[in-house]
Amino acid sequence: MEKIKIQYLNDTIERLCYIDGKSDWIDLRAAEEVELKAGEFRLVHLGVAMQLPEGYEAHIVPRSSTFKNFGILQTNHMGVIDETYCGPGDWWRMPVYAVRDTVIHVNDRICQFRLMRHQPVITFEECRLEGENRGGFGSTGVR
Ligand SMILES: O=c1ccn([C@H]2C[C@H](O)[C@@H](COP(=O)(O)OP(=O)(O)OP(=O)(O)O)O2)c(=O)[nH]1
Repeated sequence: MEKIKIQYLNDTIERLCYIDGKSDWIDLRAAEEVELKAGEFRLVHLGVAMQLPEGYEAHIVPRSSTFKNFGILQTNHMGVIDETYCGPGDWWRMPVYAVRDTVIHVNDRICQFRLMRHQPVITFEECRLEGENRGGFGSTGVR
């Protein structure tokens, strides 16, 4: 088990809940009412700041229902929260783009996160590659 130190923006934000069994991703909620017109961008406050356990980062993605419910796209596609993003003012935010007029209310669950271990320390060794080309971008066809 790992412990995450967490700070909430205020008492209104519902506390995060780890639900074992169904999905270990943890839902995150909007901490402010946000009204967006089609084509507008906003960094939506998620109401939490955390000190992640040593050796971890967090990844944020939308819930699968987020686009259907709110008409918003996460503009960075996947948010990466560094272990060093841990100060009292390091609030988590979700960058969103609205494709239609929409309203997000306080405590609406708009995205989810999980912890990921850091990758190993790596170095780059410059060379000429000698393996076989695999090919990509649909090289195996569509059927
Ligand atoms: O969806 C996100 C992505 C990032 N962050 C915070 C945590 C992260 O540690 C910090 C910086 O993110 P990143 O390194 O991806 O952004 P950058 O554009 O490279 O900014 P910086 O120059 O601050 O590193 O912003 C969020 O709150 N939400």
